[in-house]
Amino acid sequence: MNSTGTDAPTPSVPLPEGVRLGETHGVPALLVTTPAATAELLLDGAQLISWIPTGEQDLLWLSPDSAFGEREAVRGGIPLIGPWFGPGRDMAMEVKHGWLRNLRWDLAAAERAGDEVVITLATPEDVRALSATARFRLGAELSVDLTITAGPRPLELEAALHTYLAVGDVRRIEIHGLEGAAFLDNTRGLVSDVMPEGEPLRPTASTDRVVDSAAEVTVHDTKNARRIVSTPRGTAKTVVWNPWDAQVTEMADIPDAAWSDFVCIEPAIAKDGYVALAPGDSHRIGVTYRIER
Ligand SMILES: O=P(O)(O)OC[C@H]1O[C@@H](O)[C@H](O)[C@@H](O)[C@@H]1O
Repeated sequence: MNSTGTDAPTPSVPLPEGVRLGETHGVPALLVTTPAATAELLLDGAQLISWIPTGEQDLLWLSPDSAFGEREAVRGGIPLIGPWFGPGRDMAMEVKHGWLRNLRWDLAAAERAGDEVVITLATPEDVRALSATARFRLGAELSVDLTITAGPRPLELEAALHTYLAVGDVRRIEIHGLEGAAFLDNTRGLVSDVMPEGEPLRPTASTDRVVDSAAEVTVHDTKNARRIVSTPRGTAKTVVWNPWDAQVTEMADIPDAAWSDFVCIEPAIAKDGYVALAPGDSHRIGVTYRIER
């Protein structure tokens, strides 16, 4: 942790015991310490970059080469993606993965219930195309819920919780729960394919799949001897991504040797799983994580 808190900004709402507004990596963040967990939540992108339930290693991977600061896309943790995914459904959007992750969000509420802390961040009022809240329930389990409300125009919404799960070695994981599901393979020009029946996905090469499933996914991390259970809600797809050893060399914010340290499992509404919102209508996507030994 790189927190100082010396010139900490003043919180806009009262903070409960165990939560403070300070700094990490030179940017403002909510810093959580309770008997159940520690966590770091950036105002930039409403991006959770660390959640460590007591006695565990971090759920989340954060690149040591990530950029930080207003409008930067932080590499790791849980980037909030929207209002489109990747280049958008028409493949024409210049800002990849939308702009939610490039906003500095406002602190809207922070509460404590026992050892759990619930923090809500909101998009700034001058953002008019949509409004959004991101709610983080931080305890022995982690829940993240992103609610997006269309502004004055209809919105064909894509969104994702682009979670970077920390794993011991991506070559030694099994991804359970997506067996037999159809997917679009983004390593092969979005060709349609089907996940094998009856066996988990064991990544062996660059993997970039938009899987037609909103099922619970369990990642068996052999090297760390733990299982990560990801339970989504309000989603239609699950994106599975790891760049592997060649694509990573094109990415300035991931050390070449670090590609095996994470896998992205992303609950999403994307491609034909988008949600059409009338002006003022909302949709919520969410996920709960637990770690099992
Ligand atoms: O580099 P970015 O914009 O954060 O995207 C990382 C990856 O995010 C994944 O969700 C996409 O499926 C990949 O195609 C993409 O490469």
